Amino acid sequence: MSKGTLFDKVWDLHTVGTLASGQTQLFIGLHLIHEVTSPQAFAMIRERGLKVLFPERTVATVDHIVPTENQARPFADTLAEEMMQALEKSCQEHQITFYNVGSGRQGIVHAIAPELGLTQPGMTIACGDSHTSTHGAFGAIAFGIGTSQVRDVLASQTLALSKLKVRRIEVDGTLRPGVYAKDVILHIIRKLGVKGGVGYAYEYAGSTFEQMSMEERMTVCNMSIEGGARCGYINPDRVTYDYLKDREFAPQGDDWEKAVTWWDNIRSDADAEYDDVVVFDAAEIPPTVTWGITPGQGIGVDESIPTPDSLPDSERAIAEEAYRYMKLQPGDPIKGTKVDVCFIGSCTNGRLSDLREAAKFAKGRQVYQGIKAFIVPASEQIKKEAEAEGLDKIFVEAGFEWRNPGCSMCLAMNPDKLQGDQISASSSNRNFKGRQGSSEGRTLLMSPAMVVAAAVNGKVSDVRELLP
Ligand SMILES: CC(C)[C@H](C(=O)O)[C@@H](O)C(=O)O
Repeated sequence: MSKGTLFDKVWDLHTVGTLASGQTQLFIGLHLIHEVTSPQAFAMIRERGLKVLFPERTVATVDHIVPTENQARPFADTLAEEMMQALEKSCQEHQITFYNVGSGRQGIVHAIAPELGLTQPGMTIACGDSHTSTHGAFGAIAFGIGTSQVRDVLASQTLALSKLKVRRIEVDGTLRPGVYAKDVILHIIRKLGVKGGVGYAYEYAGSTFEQMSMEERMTVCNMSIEGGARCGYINPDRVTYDYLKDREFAPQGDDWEKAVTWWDNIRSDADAEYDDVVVFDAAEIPPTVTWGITPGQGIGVDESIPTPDSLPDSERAIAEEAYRYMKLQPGDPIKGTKVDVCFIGSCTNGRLSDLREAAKFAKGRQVYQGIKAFIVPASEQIKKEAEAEGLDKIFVEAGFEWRNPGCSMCLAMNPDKLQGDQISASSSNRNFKGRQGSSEGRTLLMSPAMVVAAAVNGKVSDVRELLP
C-alpha cells in the first residue's frame, strides 16, 4: 500500500487509469441515488441504449420530495409524484435496491447508508447530492456529483476526476458545555470561509474529533461542502468499528477481522504530508449561529452582527447583501432575534443523538406561543428508535410537531416551507436566500439544542442558559 494520507491511499487504490485529459478515472465502490438527480441520468442511459454496469453497487431511496405529514400516494404535488414514479420505474428496470417509504429503511440518503452499514472505511462513495461528504466520517472518500456524473457512474462505475489537495484541520481539546459538532463545523467555515476549501479534501484530526461519536463526526463531514471542500473525512478508529459492527451490510464473521486490519492500514500515516494544516482550540468554539446568507456568516451567540468596517474587504459586499435580505442591523446582538419557525432535522442534524440532545432541553418546557416548531427524524429507523425511547412524547408535550422522515424544510422541496419573510431557527446546513421555500424566507443555522432554546424563548437564545 502507498504511504501518505488516507485520501492518497484510497485514491490510488481506486484509480483505474489516467485519462487523456489528465484526469483520473476513479472506481466508485458505492453509488447512492435519490429521486431528484437520478431521473435524467437514467434517461440518458436509456437514450444511449446502455445498461447499469453494476446494479448491486447502487442503492436508492427517496428523501427530498417526501411529505412529512400526509404520505398517501399519489402525492398531492404532481412533480413530486412524477419524480417518485420515475425512480420506482428505473430501479425496477435496472434491478437496483430501492428503500421506499414504509420499507423501514427509507430516509435521507446520508442517514440510511451509514445506519445500514453500507458506508465503510476506505471506500469511494458518490451520490448526486452535495452532502455526500457526510460519509467521510467513516474514512471513506465521498463526494457529491452532478446528474451527468450520475449517468457516468451508472454506466461505468467510474468517474473522471482531478485529484484534490488535502488540508488537515486539527481541533484539540474538549468542547465546552452547550457546544456541539455543529458549532465546530460552523466555526471552521466561519474562519476558513465558504470558498476556503475549494480544491481540497478536508481531513479532520485531533482529540476533539477522536472524542466524537460517529453521528457527531457525520455532522462535521456533512458540512465540508459548505466550506468549499468537495469531501471531508476522519480516519477510522475504534469508534468507527464499534458503530459498524453487526450492521446489516457490514462485513460479518471472519471478514470482519480482515476488514478491521485493512481499515487500520488505510489511516493517514503519522508522517503523511499535507498541502496545508490549520489548528483550532476546541475551548475557543462558542455556540454558533449564522446571521447572514452563507454558512460562513456565523458568530458566537453572544456576539453582535459584524459591522462592515470590522470585515475584510472581500466579505463586505456579501455582508451588505445579507443585512438587506435578512433585515438585520450590523452591530445588533444576534441573541434576542425573534424567530417564527423552528426546525430540527436534515442530513446534518436529524439523527438519534441530535433528537436525544434536543429532547433533553425540550423536556418540561413549552414552545413559545405562536412559534411553529417541528421535528423531522432523518430516517424511518431513527424515528422508530426515537419513539421506542419516548422522545416523540417529550417533543409533542412541549408543543413540537413530530413528523415522518425526509429532507423536509432543509430545502423545502416538499410541503414544509417558510411563508413570506418568516425567519427560522434551523438545524440544517444552508441559509441561502430562499432556501426554505419562500423567496423572502430567512434562515438562522444552529445546533439542534440551540433550536430548542429558540423555540422555547421565541427568539435566538443561548442554550447554555438552559443547562441544568
Ligand atoms: C437536490 C440536491 C441536488 C441538493 C444538493 O446537491 O445539495 C440538495 O440536497 C441540497 O442540499 O441543496
